[in-house]
Amino acid sequence: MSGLGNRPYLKMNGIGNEIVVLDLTDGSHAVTPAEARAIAAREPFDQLMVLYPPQKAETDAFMRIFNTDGSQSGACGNGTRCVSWYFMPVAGKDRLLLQTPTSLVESRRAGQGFTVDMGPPEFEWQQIPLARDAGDTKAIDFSFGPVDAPIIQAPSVVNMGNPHAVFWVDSDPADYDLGTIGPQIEHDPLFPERVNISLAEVRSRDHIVLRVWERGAGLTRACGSAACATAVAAVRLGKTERKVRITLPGGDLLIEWRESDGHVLMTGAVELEHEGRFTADWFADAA
Ligand SMILES: N[C@@H](CCC[C@H](N)C(=O)O)C(=O)O
Repeated sequence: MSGLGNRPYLKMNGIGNEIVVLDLTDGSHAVTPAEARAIAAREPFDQLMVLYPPQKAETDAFMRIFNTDGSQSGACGNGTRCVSWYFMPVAGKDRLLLQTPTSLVESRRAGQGFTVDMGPPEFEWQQIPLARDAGDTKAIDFSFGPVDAPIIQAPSVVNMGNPHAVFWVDSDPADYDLGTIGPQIEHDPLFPERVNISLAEVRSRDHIVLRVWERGAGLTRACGSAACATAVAAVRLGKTERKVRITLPGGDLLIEWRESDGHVLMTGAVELEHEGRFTADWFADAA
């Protein structure tokens, strides 16, 4: 019998990235992957953000992030902004320090939205991770499509607390069939923990258009950690400045790869769509 029956939750979005926020800081239950999938079947989400009691003295909560398929991620920028909208008033703070299984993320209010410090990126092939050394992580030895005429190739790979492959394209990313391309690359053996796939078109030194196939969630209208990974990769390749506007199907994010400490900051809006309450029948098959 699931301990989630009759629990309240929030359905939100971060510029169109569909998020469910669940507060379990009373420590009364631990969500399983099967329960996450059961929730997604009734209240569709890209990510389920679950708050638990803090595990470190200086943090405000421990946060687990579930994708639609029940897999877990170490980072979710849009979801962290949604959590901030809910939890800052609960905690009586305008700054939160949240721990995930892979990262510490700090969130602060910023106008009508929030700025999340996603921490520093990682670039070593073992940190992405890749199954083997595939060369310079600014442009690895990987291509998709016919050998003599690849559709996309030479992605930049970055870990933002989760793994990302950013492919640079010369036209609108919407011109590509990412719904077909995405799952094939997501499950490629080069990526032992799978990977989030971005198609990025650089429009100017401070503007990129992005479309994302998310690991464990599929095509989403926005992905914050992908926007961070793309901005960092663009700077590494000399394509943009360190402050860049990323336009996704759901809206814009402002990203800065801060020179002073190498941290990546993301600023954007959030929206509350509705409040809901689980019922026990949602979890009848989630044993
Ligand atoms: N949409 C999120 C990313 C969520 C996790 C990703 N699908 C993964 O599995 O790494 C974001 O806004 O960062």
